[in-house]
Amino acid sequence: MRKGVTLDEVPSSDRRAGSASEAHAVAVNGVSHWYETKDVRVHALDEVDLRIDPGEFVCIVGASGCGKTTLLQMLAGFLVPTEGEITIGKDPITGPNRARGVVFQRPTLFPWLSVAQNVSFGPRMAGEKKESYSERVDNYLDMMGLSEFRDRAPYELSGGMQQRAAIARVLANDPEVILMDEPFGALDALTRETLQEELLRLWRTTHKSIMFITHSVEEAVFLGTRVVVMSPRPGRIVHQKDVRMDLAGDNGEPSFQVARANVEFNRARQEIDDYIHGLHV
Ligand SMILES: Nc1ncnc2c1ncn2[C@@H]1O[C@H](COP(=O)(O)OP(=O)(O)OP(=O)(O)O)[C@@H](O)[C@H]1O
Repeated sequence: MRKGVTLDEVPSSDRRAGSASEAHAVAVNGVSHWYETKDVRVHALDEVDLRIDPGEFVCIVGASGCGKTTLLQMLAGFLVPTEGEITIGKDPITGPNRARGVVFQRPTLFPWLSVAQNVSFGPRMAGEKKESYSERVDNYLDMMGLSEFRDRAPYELSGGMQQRAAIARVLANDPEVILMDEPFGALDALTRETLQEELLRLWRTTHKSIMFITHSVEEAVFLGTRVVVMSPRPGRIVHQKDVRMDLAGDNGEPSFQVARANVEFNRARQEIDDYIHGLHV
């Protein structure tokens, strides 16, 4: 995939992951949010406008407490904005829905179910027949390298494997959008890099839209097609940067080793870092 070009310059058929239709575009329009507690009113978000096109991988970065999770919870339908509206296609988001899968920092697997039962949980709860979901579940277990652990209990898996199972569980619902809130934040550096590379492969295969929250600018530039920078609270979008670049290693897959030696990658990191720290005017 070419790098260093804007989304507008690239025909949609040539995007790093690009398919689907306008029907699944996410639009955040003029969203502001205040948390009201007994004695305080916290202004968390201020007039946020954001669009996520089908197949995009959008990373959100910003200082702690700037409202990243608040925004993600609204996209998930867990929280209603005080002002503004969020739509998918033409429909406003009015509550949680399988079409929007959430992966949290800590994997939230059911401890009493096996890995495969966890992954098939959504389709089973939705009343899907086994014939309809079993191939999909097997496929995602395989993609996440969990086939041979399918009958194990979650506690028998490492943290990285549990997070893989949590991702497979979301994918088994065949969501249009995957919302990830620092999903690799609790993992050791090596596991984190492996999962980042796996997530990129998975995203390119599945063509899902992803919104990914992280504190790591390096992670955002490596994974994303676009990085969105939020200001300190109340969170506003202060910068957006297209960060698609060719970071493929010898095996043709994006690699951190290649990224770290890439001038454009490091320049993008620096620019985003400067915006986070308010050094850009
Ligand atoms: N339920 C709540 N009640 C009151 N204030 C809240 C609530 N949830 C979040 N806040 C406040 O809203 C602001 C934004 O919080 P949010 O968790 O969205 O930020 P964040 O950017 O995700 O932070 P972090 O990077 O540390 O996870 C913070 O000041 C936080 O204290």
